[in-house]
Amino acid sequence: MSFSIVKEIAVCKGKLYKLTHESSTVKGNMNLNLYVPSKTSSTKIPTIYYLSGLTCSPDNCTEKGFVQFQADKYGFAVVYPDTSPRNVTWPKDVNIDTSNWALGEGAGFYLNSDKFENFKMFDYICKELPVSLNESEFGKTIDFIEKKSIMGHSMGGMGALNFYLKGKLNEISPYVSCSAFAPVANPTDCPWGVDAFELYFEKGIKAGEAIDPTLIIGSEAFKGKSLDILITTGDSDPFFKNQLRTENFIKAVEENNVQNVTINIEKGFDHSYFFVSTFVPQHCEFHAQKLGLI
Ligand SMILES: N[C@@H](CCC(=O)N[C@@H](CS)C(=O)NCC(=O)O)C(=O)O
Repeated sequence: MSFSIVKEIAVCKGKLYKLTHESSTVKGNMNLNLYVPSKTSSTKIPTIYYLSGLTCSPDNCTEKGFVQFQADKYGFAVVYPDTSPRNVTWPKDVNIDTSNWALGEGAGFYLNSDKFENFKMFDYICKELPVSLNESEFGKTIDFIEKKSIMGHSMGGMGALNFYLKGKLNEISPYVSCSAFAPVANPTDCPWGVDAFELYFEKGIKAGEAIDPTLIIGSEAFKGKSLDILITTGDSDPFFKNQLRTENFIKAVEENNVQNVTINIEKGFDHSYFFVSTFVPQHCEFHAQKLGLI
């Protein structure tokens, strides 16, 4: 599936491509941003996928995350996908509150809905997008499929953890490392997750259990396993207590004796891109190390 370049913008030392393409997975047009770093390499340039949170388009992190400086420093490409299909036509019998920014457009929760054919963000991100990007030309040899890591914010942090953990279970093509800013860590136990699962799945929360990072990391398959995960959450995040459930994730990691999962609760930080951008350098250094760039 080919991409149209909507805009090519000089950013830092590299190039930002604003792209659009027709997705066969979500059955509609999808926008995304791609940053190609300045670094030249004899080997393929690795990729970090950045999954955004509720209400975001590909532009939020592109404009406010300052990831591009790090991409130049270490030599990785960055893919910023959208957070849901767009211009969705809801079936008449679906009673969706379109004023609720935590459901529907901008709130795809990186899952495969069994109720709405467009809401297949899981397959879109981990299957269609890497393959499509790999078939395209962006001036440099980039590895979108094998040498890849993933990071995300809030709902996107939940997505990043899920993709990474599913990769470890060999259910999908694996990611080298995973990091998350203020992830929605236990979605079956918070209002955002419960509402989303009730909307997107026939079996509601029960089906959501399969994509709940706390339940997955706490499962038998991860007992005593060593992973490459870094999580940062601010203790002044207004969603900390009610939505993120960081403490449940920590408990699952500890009780299951999972190794090399670093979780930093940072004093005074909120949920915004002031928080995200503050810790972007640290997260990128972590990924660069795991990707063998330093
Ligand atoms: N009031 C916020 C609530 C949603 C929110 O905080 N979203 C986070 C992710 S969960 C975000 O990244 N918002 C966009 C931004 O800060 O640029 C909004 O409508 O943007």
